[in-house]
Amino acid sequence: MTTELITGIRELTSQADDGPRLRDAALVIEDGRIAWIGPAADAPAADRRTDVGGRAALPGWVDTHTHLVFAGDRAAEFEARMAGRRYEAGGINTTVRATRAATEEQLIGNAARLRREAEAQGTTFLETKTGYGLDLESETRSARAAAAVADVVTYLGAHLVPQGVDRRDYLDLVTGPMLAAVAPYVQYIDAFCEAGAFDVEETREVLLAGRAAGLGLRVHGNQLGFSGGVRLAVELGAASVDHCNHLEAADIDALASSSTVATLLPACDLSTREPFPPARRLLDAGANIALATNCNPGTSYTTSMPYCVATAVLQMGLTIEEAVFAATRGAARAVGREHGPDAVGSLRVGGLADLQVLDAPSVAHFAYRPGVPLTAAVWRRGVRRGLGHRGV
Ligand SMILES: N=CN[C@@H](CCC(=O)O)C(=O)O
Ligand SMILES: [Zn+2]
Repeated sequence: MTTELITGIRELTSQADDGPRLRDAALVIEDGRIAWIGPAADAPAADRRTDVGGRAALPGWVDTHTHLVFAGDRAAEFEARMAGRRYEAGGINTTVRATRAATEEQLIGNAARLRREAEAQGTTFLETKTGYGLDLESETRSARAAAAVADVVTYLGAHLVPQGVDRRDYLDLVTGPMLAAVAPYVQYIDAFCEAGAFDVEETREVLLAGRAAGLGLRVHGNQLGFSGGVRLAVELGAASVDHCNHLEAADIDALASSSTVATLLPACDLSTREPFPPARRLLDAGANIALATNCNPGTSYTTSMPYCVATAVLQMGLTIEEAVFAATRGAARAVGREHGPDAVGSLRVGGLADLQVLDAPSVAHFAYRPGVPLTAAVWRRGVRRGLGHRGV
């Protein structure tokens, strides 16, 4: 197999156990994996050589919370929100109508466009959800579209009870025929546990049905108030509870003593003008946190992990190192991919060659130069992705 040496790395953030950062480093890629990693001065020969000229390198971003399978736009709702109207779950119905009217090819095309946009900013692993179909046919079509674009898929039939449908009938559909129809395409089940969506007992019913079908659990919890979603997620051993804007001390204690990851969504917090989650208190209490874009047309229409990392540092009190970790290896924990041969979010010998190079000497520049497009090059499974225009 052809080998490629990537050298001239002024700062390599590997997120590996034996030291997260290396100076004046190099790595060798072979057959989609890291074959060697260490000081550039000790680098072995390789078939190809790429000198990144003193730039920084780090694992590709792991974005574990997106809603890319949708159609339409809600800029008008966003504009009204920026003029003072509070976000409400009901806005989801606008996207449901547009998504039901779209073909599977259109849904795949839009999601693939957003995945390419994310990749151009350093994302090499991405989760996405159903949740804008909300009837048997549309959710099944959404699950197929999600599986065609994402690395891991989450079933979010319990996003909202669609207009004109009886709650009990809809819960029976979500936990019965709809779950059976999407099961071949998804790995997790999720529910929006919030006022205007589903209460704690309805969420519990949905998650237990998903667990019985062999799916992992995720929860949209405590986004708009003290919804009980965080405590339920910890009680059921969910992989992740996401949003976490409104936490009581007992929620933080529950997360700190569990393996459930608190996935924070800074771009969504800014777009909905919700208070930021108490990220510093979560970290200081020992909770695992992740950062994700929550890319969706209603509350967070961005694919930019750099924007989320910069916001987590500048407005949520995380250090650069904490924020970059939460967007790489920390996020991998939220999808069970921190360890093992297919681990993501870290660079280690034998691991996947998913990495990004910055047009900057250090990862500090993500927050030091916020809003500036710094991604210079991306490799995914050892294959260079088309970003050569940034001069590397
Ligand atoms: N909160 C619920 N669901 C999505 C977006 C919903 C919407 O489209 O408004 C979210 O994570 O923000
Ligand atoms: Zn979401």
